[in-house]
Parts: sequence; structure tokens; C-alpha cells
Amino acid sequence: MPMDSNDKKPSVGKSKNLLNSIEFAISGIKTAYKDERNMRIHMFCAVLVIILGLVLDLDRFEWLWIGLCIFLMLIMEIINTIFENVVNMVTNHHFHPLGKKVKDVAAAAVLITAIFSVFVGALIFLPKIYQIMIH
Ligand SMILES: Nc1ncnc2c1ncn2[C@@H]1O[C@H](COP(=O)(O)OP(=O)(O)OP(=O)(O)O)[C@@H](O)[C@H]1O
Repeated sequence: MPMDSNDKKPSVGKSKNLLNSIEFAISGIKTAYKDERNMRIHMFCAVLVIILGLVLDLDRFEWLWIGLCIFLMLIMEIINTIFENVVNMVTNHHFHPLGKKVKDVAAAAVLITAIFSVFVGALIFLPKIYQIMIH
């Protein structure tokens, strides 16, 4: 195990207050954006979908579905990133069958969410685009 309790690393404790916790959470969002290419792709797609939604004038119910998909995608990518990093930390980048299992299953959660999001997006956007094209 790479985690040696005797090595000279800074010790960590509990965050002192709510503001500290929010600060760490924002730092986590920045890290996910900076380090994860897929996270940047998801955020870029989310911006495109929001622009398309504004152009096609979605109603409240449609925005709820689109919002759900955007947040599910971002949350799944964050959870996937957590598992990737934990596996890398525990295995120190060496092959381990359980490491493979954890990473593959975490990636499956992202893929399933992406399929669901594409399905919802198609259901909402395609009829509107079709209407514009035939008029
Ligand atoms: N320590 C490990 N032990 C066993 N298999 C691993 C290990 N690390 C990675 N793998 C295998 O390689 C695949 C790719 O790993 P990687 O860490 O690049 O994740 P990724 O899904 O490609 O990352 P990202 O989502 O950032 O593109 C994993 O899905 C897994 O099958």
C-alpha cells in the first residue's frame, strides 16, 4: 500500500466551519474541471444545450428534464473521478483486478447516464427542430 502512516506529510483534520466546507467543495469543482477532460466536455455540452434550449424556447417542464440530465451527467462524472483517483491512490497505478472492476463500473454509470441524457435530449429537441425544418 502506498499510504504509509509514518511518512512526513501534512496531517489533515476536519474542516472548522460551514464556510471552510464550501471552500473545499468549490476547490473540488475547480480541480475536477482542471484535471478531467471529460468534465470540461460535459460542461461545454451543457452550455450548448442551454443555448439551444433558450433558442427553442423550452417550457418549464422541458427545462426540468434538461436540468436533471445536466446535473446527473456532472455528478456522475464527479463520482467517476472520485473512484478513479481512489483506485490510483490505493494501487499506485499498478494493475489490480478490483481496481479495474471499480473503474469500469464507475465508467458504466457515466455511460448509462449519457445514454439517458441523449434519449431525453432527443425526445425534447428533435420534434422542435423538425417543426422548424418543415416550416
Ligand atoms: N489500477 C488499475 N488496475 C486495473 N485496471 C486499471 C487500473 N487503472 C486503470 N485500469 C483500466 O484502464 C481503464 C482506463 O483507466 P483510466 O484511469 O484511464 O480511466 P478512464 O476511464 O480512461 O479515465 P477518464 O474517465 O479520465 O478518461 C479502466 O477503466 C480500467 O479498465
